[in-house]
Amino acid sequence: MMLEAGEERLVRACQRLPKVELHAHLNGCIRPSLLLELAEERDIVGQLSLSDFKDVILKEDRSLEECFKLFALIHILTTDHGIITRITKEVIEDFASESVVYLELRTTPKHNEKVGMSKRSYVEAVLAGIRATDAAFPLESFFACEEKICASSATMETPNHRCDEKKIGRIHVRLLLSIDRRESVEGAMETVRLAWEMRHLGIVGIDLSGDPCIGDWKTFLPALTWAKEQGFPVALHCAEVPNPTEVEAMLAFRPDRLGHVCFLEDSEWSKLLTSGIPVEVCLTSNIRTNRVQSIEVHHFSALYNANHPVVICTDDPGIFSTTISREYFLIASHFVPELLHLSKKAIDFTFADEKLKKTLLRLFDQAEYVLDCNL
Ligand SMILES: CNc1ncnc2c1ncn2[C@@H]1O[C@H](COP(=O)(O)O)[C@@H](O)[C@H]1O
Ligand SMILES: [Zn+2]
Repeated sequence: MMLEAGEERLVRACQRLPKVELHAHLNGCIRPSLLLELAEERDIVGQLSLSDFKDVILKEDRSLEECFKLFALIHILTTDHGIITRITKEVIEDFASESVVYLELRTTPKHNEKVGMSKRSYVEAVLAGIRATDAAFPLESFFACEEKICASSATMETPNHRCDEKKIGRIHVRLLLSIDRRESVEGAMETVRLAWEMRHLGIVGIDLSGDPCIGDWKTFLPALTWAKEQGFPVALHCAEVPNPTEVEAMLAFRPDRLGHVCFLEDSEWSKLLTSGIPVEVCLTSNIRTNRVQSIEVHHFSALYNANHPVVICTDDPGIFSTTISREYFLIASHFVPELLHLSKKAIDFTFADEKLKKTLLRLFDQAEYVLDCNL
């Protein structure tokens, strides 16, 4: 599809824009090429027919139900320590190449005796992937410097400090552990306690996700309440399907962030706006899974026009063939041009510590100075 010159410029600006990603599922970010490679290997040993799997991977639109069928297949291919480490590394590199400067990845710790995997060893494999990454985002497009790169010359207070030579900046990565809606009370508690115990290793919070048509909020409430009592942040997938009772309970729980919120009745909508709980907006995911009919009627604009805190996210960029730059392009081309403001504001909704938030803000201030900000 040929883009107009103006659109080309907007696409490039969205690419260069420093961004924060707060809702991305590790196994939903896998490169389709890697999935096919893994399927091929299994096909050779007769464990799986590549032709069936290939159609499922390469399919464009898929219902929410098909998504979860695909995840079941993906988990067969990827539940192996070495592969999880490799996926993590590649996913971070992909986000860094999109000028993501701060990434909160989320993933569901898996228990698989056949491969000697416990929830803990799964998480350690993901952390090994984060440590193995020296992914950098291209700063040359916005000439910002990070303290550790230009400690000598950068007087961070003067954002108009310019770097002439090409600079790169290190992407900051943190992890949320996901409770899958299929889990038991004990399973949910095990995940939360593991996350809390490993918080000094970069685990910054808890996510509740999984097939919204199954599971009962009351099963997860004890673990989520325990997390909240420790002051550990919680993000909830909310209202991906109509479920007024659950939505009421989730809003009453007052999580730190909500994902999706596609099906809200009027009374819940006003409660959400009053709550001020930031919403992780995943445009392409919602449209591809028929949660929202089209981008024109997506609730992003109602949230934005009500001045409600929102953060633009990808959810599963590998599954929905999107990138965070493309999500920003959709926002700019359908709704609002103030992308830098939207992107910078997202720092407030991260689960990062105050020191890192300050570092990110300075990076954005410097980007603001040099970026062609009429996005
Ligand atoms: C499309 N909307 C969605 N709604 C709810 N949960 C979703 C999701 N997309 C992904 N996940 C959750 O993320 C898991 C895959 O990544 P991990 O194996 O955890 O890294 C899926 O199994 C599902 O539980
Ligand atoms: Zn999600």
